[in-house]
Amino acid sequence: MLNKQDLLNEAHTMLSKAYVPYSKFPVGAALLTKSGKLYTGCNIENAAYPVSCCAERVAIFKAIADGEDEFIEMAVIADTERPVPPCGSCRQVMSEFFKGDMIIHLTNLKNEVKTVSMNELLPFSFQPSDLNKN
Ligand SMILES: O=c1ccn([C@H]2C[C@H](O)[C@@H](CO)O2)c(=O)[nH]1
Ligand SMILES: [Zn+2]
Repeated sequence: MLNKQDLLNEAHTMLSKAYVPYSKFPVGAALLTKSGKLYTGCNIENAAYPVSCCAERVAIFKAIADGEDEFIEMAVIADTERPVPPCGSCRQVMSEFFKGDMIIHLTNLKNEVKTVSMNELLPFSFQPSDLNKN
């Protein structure tokens, strides 16, 4: 059974896989499913800058494409002064697939870890249910 430290280690390993010729800012992510499977991600940039994809979304999209839909824990790491805060786009994607009590560990290379729930990361988020007025 994978624990928090395993997740943090897997996310750290992904820093070396990041494709970041433009920002030179590698980010790593690791996502644990309820069934115990691990999906990893790194940021992948593009010469057309906005086409780039963050590490968090790469991990989530890999898992969704593999048929997974129940997640319990995620770790994200970057070389930041404070534990790395996910961008707004990733928070929205996370809120589509993660329950409110999903655990997300944000960390940096100084081993500072800030653990937040999905609800704390993006309160009052636009949800699929908001599309249905009736
Ligand atoms: O939480 C974050 C924040 C940024 N990035 C990426 C996007 C871009 O490739 C680079 C600089 O913003 O870092 C992530 O992958 N995750
Ligand atoms: Zn992002």
